[in-house]
Amino acid sequence: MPRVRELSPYVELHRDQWRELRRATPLPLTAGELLKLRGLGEQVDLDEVAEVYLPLSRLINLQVAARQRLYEATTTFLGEDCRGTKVPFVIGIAGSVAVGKSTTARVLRTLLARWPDHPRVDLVTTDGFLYPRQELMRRGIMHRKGFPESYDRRALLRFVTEVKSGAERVSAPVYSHLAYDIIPGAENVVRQPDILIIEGLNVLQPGPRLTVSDLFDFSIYVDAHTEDIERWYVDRFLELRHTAFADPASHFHHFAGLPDDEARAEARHLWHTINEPNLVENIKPTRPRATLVLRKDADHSINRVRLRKL
Ligand SMILES: Nc1ncnc2c1ncn2[C@@H]1O[C@H](COP(=O)(O)OP(=O)(O)O)[C@@H](O)[C@H]1O
Ligand SMILES: CC(C)(COP(=O)(O)O)[C@@H](O)C(=O)NCCC(=O)O
Repeated sequence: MPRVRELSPYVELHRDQWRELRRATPLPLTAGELLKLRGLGEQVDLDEVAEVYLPLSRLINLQVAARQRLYEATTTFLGEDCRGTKVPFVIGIAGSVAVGKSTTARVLRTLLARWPDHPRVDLVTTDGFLYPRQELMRRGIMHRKGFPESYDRRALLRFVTEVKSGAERVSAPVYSHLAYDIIPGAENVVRQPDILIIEGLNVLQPGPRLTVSDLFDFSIYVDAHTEDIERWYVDRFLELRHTAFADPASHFHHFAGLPDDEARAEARHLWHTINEPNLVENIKPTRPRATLVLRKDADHSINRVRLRKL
């Protein structure tokens, strides 16, 4: 009798098993380049790139080719000629605030772009699809920033649909952490990439209608214990006082001069009233939907990987 565990659609691998799956994939990144991709407080080093991200880039490379063959099967069925048509492969990256999604997205983008078969990799973060501050206020949801209802989900779905449909030029709005708002008129332009990465808290949300996650060819959930993420959030907040908050233009400039204990209390308040509830109610429940879960330990290192095999 097979054990129930063996019937699971997932396979769990420790880092030392996962790293073997790199096979002969070369490491196309230097320590200097990696430093530029690393977000505030993140620890990723070249060992982690080699042992975690290179096997992942190999898996995605194989899946890009397979997805193209599937697309060709459908066009053959429809009697259409799809020669020369490539459909962008779309990857979603989800996870809590402060878990390190943006570093994962940037490292993956750089590695994937170094494969000769898909050099054009674009990265878009969903914060550009947050409603502008005025609209959030009109809806009375300023304190719900990052919750599913704070995004223009229709615009996000339209954006990804247009990119997948092969549109020559598609643009996304741009969010500024500094202004704590959408930048009027700013655009993030995407022009027929081979791969599009969409990174954001709630990208794996299901919905009653078609949602952006239905258009993903691969998805990643960056995971860690909630208490570790809270600590990373608070530590980053303390650090931001000396960097982003120090800018007089920053929405959070009034926090720049706070002593440690008051800043810590402020960060904890933001965590417990906004980001933790969003993690528990909305983000974490989407984890089973991800193709791949990267599990981080308390020191930020990725030590376990769960892959959906079926
Ligand atoms: N208030 C802020 N001011 C400036 N930069 C910020 C602020 N909050 C977050 N960031 C930066 O924005 C990026 C995304 O952060 P976040 O949404 O928490 O996702 P993650 O930590 O999972 O990448 C990170 O690089 C972070 O350092
Ligand atoms: C901008 C964010 C909603 C994240 O956006 P994402 O790109 O993940 O959709 C988040 O980083 C944020 O600012 N949350 C508000 C609460 C806080 O400042 O911690």
